[in-house]
Amino acid sequence: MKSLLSEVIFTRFYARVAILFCSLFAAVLGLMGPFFQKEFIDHISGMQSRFHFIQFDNPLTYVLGAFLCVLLGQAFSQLTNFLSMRESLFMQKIFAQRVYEKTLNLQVDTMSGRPVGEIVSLYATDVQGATVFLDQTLPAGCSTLFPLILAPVAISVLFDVPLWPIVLLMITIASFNTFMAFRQSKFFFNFKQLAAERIGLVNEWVQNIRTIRILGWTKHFESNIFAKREVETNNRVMMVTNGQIMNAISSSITFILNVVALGTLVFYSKHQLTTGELLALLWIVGVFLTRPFRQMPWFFTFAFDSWTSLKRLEDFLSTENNKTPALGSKTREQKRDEKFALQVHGLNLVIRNRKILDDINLDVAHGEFVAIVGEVGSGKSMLLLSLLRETGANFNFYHLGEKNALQISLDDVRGQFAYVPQEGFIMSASLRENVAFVYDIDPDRDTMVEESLKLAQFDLSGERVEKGLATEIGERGVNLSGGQRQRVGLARVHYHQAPILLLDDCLSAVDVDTEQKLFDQLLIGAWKDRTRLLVTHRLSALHRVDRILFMEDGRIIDQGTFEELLARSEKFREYTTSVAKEATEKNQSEASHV
Ligand SMILES: Nc1ncnc2c1ncn2[C@@H]1O[C@H](COP(=O)(O)OP(=O)(O)OP(=O)(O)O)[C@@H](O)[C@H]1O
Repeated sequence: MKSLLSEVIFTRFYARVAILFCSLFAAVLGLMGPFFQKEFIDHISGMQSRFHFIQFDNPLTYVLGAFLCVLLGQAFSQLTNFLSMRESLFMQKIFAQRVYEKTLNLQVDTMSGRPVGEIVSLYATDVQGATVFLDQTLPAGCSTLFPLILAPVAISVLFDVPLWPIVLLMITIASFNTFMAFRQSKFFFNFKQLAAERIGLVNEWVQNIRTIRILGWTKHFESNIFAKREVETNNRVMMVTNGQIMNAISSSITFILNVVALGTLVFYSKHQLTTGELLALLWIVGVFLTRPFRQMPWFFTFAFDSWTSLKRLEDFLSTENNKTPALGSKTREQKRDEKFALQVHGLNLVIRNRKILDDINLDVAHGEFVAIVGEVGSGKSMLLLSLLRETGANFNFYHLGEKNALQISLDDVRGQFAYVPQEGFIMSASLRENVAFVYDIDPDRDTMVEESLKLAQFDLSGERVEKGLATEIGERGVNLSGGQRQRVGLARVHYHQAPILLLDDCLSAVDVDTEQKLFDQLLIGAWKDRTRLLVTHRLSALHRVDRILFMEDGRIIDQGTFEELLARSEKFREYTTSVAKEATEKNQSEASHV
């Protein structure tokens, strides 16, 4: 990958060069002011200077010249800032876009190691931080560097004194500033890292705040956040102290510089100074060099700070999706068979060296209804996500009808499926938009939306959605119950009419009556001709499907109808007994709460 720093420097290189030139002009013009000033004072005081910069008959011309130099110097300085800011915003747009695309394309099994806070802080601080190179470092660098190079040369030309005392002082100050700025950048880095961790923690806290309160974890969470805050505050105190030292030193530099410049003149100048020369000298060291010296530590700080943001972005952008290597499958080569809607052979998924799915082979006929069952963590959800190509699973063979799913685009693969995730998914939008999954949907489609909700047992008159389809739901609207969310998810599936339905435990939050109705009217009713894969822990569902896949530790260890599995598999009998026991216990505990 091309380094981001080189992109920051070389993208629209002509604009970077323009910034350099503007800054150089600003420095040269800034230095020319004192020369005009010197000539003016020498002229009106009638003193004879050894060195003449420019000669005019009318002394006011010098004043005009000095004024123009200062004015133009300021104009070029402002232009430098404007161009730097414009370039910085341009690069921010590019980086933000790239972070967005990366976030979008990271698969579920790669994302799980990255806390939300880390990604939020990439957007919120590092995208801006990375371009500080352009809006701060580059202009600050130029307006520091050029004056620092030009001023000693000007002094030695004007006063015929050796350069070394001032240069030595400048090198000493620059070294000290570099050291202080390096320290500062480490504090900055920690500051960002700690803020990212805190955002992650606060995010988790806000999302679960009620549950945390109910479970009595508030104190634990508070002390966790306070501890983080304490570390952050300590870092901040050190950062501010270091910054104050840097400021104090750069404020006193002008004085030291004046002393050194005047001392050099007293000890090394070979001729008598004119008033104009003396004023010019004081202007150069007292005014012209003040800003660059004040800026110098911040130039280094911004440079280091920007560097850390660039590294953090680079690290994120270079994240590779988890990829399972091709493992020698135990199955023979497969051919496409027209009767199947979905054919998978030799599906393996390894995440961080852990085998999550192990040599899955699955043929599902057009219109077949398949249930996937197994203990918690046996790989049911990961199997569905792998079919959607949302994980780094490796397949020997994967066909969706006549399409080779390994050769078509991800959008094409996902276009074959409708998917209901385990926890349901609701956007902050109207009920209508949540079913159709389109913003500003044409009200002509309302009949279809209403029909989908009806089949999904979402009764518009009885579900407290007062504005009907226009009711805002989700975080910014009416909060839906788990069961309502699942039913909206099912209505969405119906509305979209995709050929294969992947339903991940989508009945877990509905009551038995509703489950029956959903089965009758939707799962084996309206959807009877569609291919369906249902992950479930409900035993009642198992009588009504065509086939059951029984999973254990990432493998399909048996398959058949409910009766067949009960008859032949000891493990399946144990599984159904434990699920039934769990359901009874749950019912009893719910009853005791009533
Ligand atoms: N995003 C992820 N990144 C890494 N590992 C994951 C991820 N999601 C699940 N796993 C792991 O994959 C394994 C299978 O998880 P999966 O969610 O498929 O189980 P499941 O059978 O659906 O369980 P449940 O019945 O609780 O839904 C588990 O060991 C889990 O820790």
